[in-house]
Amino acid sequence: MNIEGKVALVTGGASGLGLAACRSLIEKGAKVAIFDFDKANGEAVVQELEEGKALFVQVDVTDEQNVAQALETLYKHYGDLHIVVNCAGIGPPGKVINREGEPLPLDQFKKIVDVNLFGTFNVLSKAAARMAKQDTLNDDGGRGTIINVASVAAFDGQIGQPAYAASKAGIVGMTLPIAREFARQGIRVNTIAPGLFLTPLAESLGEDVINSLGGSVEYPKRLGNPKEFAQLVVHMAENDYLNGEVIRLDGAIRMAAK
Ligand SMILES: CCCCCCCCCCCCCC(=O)CC(=O)SCCNC(=O)CCNC(=O)[C@H](O)C(C)(C)COP(=O)(O)OP(=O)(O)OC[C@H]1O[C@@H](n2cnc3c(N)ncnc32)[C@H](O)[C@@H]1OP(=O)(O)O
Ligand SMILES: NC(=O)C1=CN([C@@H]2O[C@H](COP(=O)(O)OP(=O)(O)OC[C@H]3O[C@@H](n4cnc5c(N)ncnc54)[C@H](O)[C@@H]3O)[C@@H](O)[C@H]2O)C=CC1
Repeated sequence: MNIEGKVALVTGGASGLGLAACRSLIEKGAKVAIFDFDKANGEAVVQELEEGKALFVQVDVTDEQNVAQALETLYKHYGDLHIVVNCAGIGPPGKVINREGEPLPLDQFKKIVDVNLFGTFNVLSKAAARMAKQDTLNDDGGRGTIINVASVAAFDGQIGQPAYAASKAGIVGMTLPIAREFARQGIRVNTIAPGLFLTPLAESLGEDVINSLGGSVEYPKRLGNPKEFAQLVVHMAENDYLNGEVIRLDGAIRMAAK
């Protein structure tokens, strides 16, 4: 798909990987709608992005009505939607049994799965239902593309990541069945599984964890730059033959137990 002039929805676009994706999509000529929980960051980001190329809507991706209303706002503003990037996510760690021998409260597990997995499904399902009614864009009958964000934790989850890893493994697991279903609508579905990228979320791990994980990257021996994530987002949007795939973007890291 030629991104020039297209409309992209980026959840979690007010920070980190989502913001990097917004910047790169705009550089390629797209317009973006940022759905993010963080109103202050969202409004600030729209001010710094190219004028007229970014819309911010405060959204909780876990809220069905909120997402549906926000899509109405997007369609009123832009008229169409071609690219959906599901970046919104959280990751607070928690072991199954903590040092005091207490089991992880179910609510903590549910919250992470709610935002990361259910929030991703909530947005992609409602967005795709609208996209399916749009005119086709090319000779393949394409109407757009959905790009989800999992994590290497879906495959090499560390101690303390049962909820986070489960939420991301769920995103990996639903990629192919949804791509298979959306073939008739001409909507491609792919997922990126990033390693460790230097963003506010990763910084919350603390310097020791970040340095240890950075040192365990095979090559390049460093954390990923959010621009490198955004490069893959742009490619996934542009490459009409890429569909139903999960791509690790991680410098060949295979995370240790902790
Ligand atoms: C408020 C903080 C917010 C943080 C937010 C973090 C967000 C992270 C999201 C990730 C960002 C996106 C990154 C991504 O998607 C890619 C990745 O996944 S990168 C990998 C990220 N890794 C993690 O998130 C790791 C998470 N785990 C932890 O941080 C720790 O395991 C945890 C804090 C949950 C628990 O640590 P701790 O309590 O120190 O337990 P340890 O198991 O590490 O043990 C340390 C030490 O303590 C003793 N001990 C522990 N449990 C017991 C016990 N039950 N009985 C007795 N003693 C115990 C023991 O001596 C341990 O020492 P060792 O000799 O080292 O075992
Ligand atoms: N930073 C990293 O190393 C990695 C990040 N990821 C994933 O990439 C995605 C983005 O992560 P980062 O950019 O690092 O995090 P970040 O914390 O910088 O950005 C996440 C954004 O999502 C928003 N958000 C959180 N909950 C929301 C909700 N319920 N509704 C709407 N917006 C919400 C936050 O306000 C924030 O702006 C997450 O899904 C994360 O799990 C995956 C692997 C590695």
